[in-house]
Amino acid sequence: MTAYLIKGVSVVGGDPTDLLVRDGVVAESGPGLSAPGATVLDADGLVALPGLVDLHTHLREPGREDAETVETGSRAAALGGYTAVCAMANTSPVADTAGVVEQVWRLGREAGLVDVQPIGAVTVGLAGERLAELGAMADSAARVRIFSDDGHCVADPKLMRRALEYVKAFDGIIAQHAEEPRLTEGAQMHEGEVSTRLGLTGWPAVAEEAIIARDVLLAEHVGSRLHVCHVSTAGSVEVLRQAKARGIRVTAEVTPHHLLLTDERAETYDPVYKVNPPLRTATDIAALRAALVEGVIDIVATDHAPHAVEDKECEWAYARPGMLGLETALSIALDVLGPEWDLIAERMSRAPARIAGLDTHGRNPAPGVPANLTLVDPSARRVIEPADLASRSRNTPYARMTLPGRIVATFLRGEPTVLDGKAVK
Ligand SMILES: NC(=O)N[C@@H](CC(=O)O)C(=O)O
Ligand SMILES: [Zn+2]
Ligand SMILES: [Zn+2]
Repeated sequence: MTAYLIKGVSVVGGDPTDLLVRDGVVAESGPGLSAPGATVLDADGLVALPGLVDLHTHLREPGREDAETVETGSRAAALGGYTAVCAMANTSPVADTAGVVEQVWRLGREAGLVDVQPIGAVTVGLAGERLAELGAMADSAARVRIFSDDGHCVADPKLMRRALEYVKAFDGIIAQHAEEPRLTEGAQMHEGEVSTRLGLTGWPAVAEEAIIARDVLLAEHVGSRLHVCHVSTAGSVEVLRQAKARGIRVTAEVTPHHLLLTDERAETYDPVYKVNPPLRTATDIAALRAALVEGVIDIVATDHAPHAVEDKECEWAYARPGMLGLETALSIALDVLGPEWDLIAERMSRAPARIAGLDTHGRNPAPGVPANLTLVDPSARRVIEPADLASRSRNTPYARMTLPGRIVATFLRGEPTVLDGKAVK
């Protein structure tokens, strides 16, 4: 196994130092290290972060390998600075059995570019009718701890309660896609001034907020852990703030796109901007940013949602919702938060690793720590070219935008997955 001597790097924003990566761990750190035989990486001006951890990724395998595979999604993740991703269950077949989650987990191991941690479905076939085999998925080789019907809301309150009760036995989490389905029938975009002007059916903020309010109370009642996916409204932030103040065990994520893009994008009628929950208003964005800084929102999660060309390049009403995220998330975080490295490391690596229970991830690079880390060039600026992305799909909302920051290298257990900004396999 090759050793790597990373010279002159700022670890999470600190003074320049050297890191020696050997035998899967950070073996030594300190200025002026030497290590005969090690490959030297000049990291002058670069920042080392703990490898990013994504709690919300759609890898599309099995079933839609034309949109993404575990391998292509893993490569996109590594290029985005990630060392672990949690793969959502809305595949075909749905990841609602031990067999399917083990298949995804094994494909992740074979690709070897990031750790792929499968998420299991809450209900059989995501149909919202009866609980899936949660215990069998937890006991499987994939050791599932997070369950979600993402793409669908677990709308039935009794089923939601039973799911929360069930996973409590092994400290599992239910990750909810908060969308009251009766309030979003036929919805095409955020309900507000822009939807009225465009004549498109609206997806009101209350459809999200009502479910979050219900679920935090259910989580309090049964004493279980709830995670709220892709929080998108100022009202949701207020519900979460109150729940946390009451000591309810709830965590929440926001996506990069909900931190940056508004519903005005729909004026273009370009379905690349169609997503669930929909892009909201500038007021919502301001509340989400403040909540992320404050910690009312715990993490940034990408909701990387690749879609094939025929599912996106069509009329708005027929297009599938969802956008790519893995290869641009750090740049958006840098743009939105500025070079607040400790905050970025906390919200994009340490906190998501803690929530998911991935204990070899989410640790600042230091002697003895598993070498899951990424090197960022904060001064680089790059123009996003969809054709250059490693994802098999092209539905990025940032096409031709100039974004700050570039991932120079990523290491998974001491082995580079990205070097010189390129995937090594
Ligand atoms: N976010 C989306 O708009 N789409 C996701 C599902 C989801 O996250 O709800 C997808 O699977 O495509
Ligand atoms: Zn969702
Ligand atoms: Zn999703």
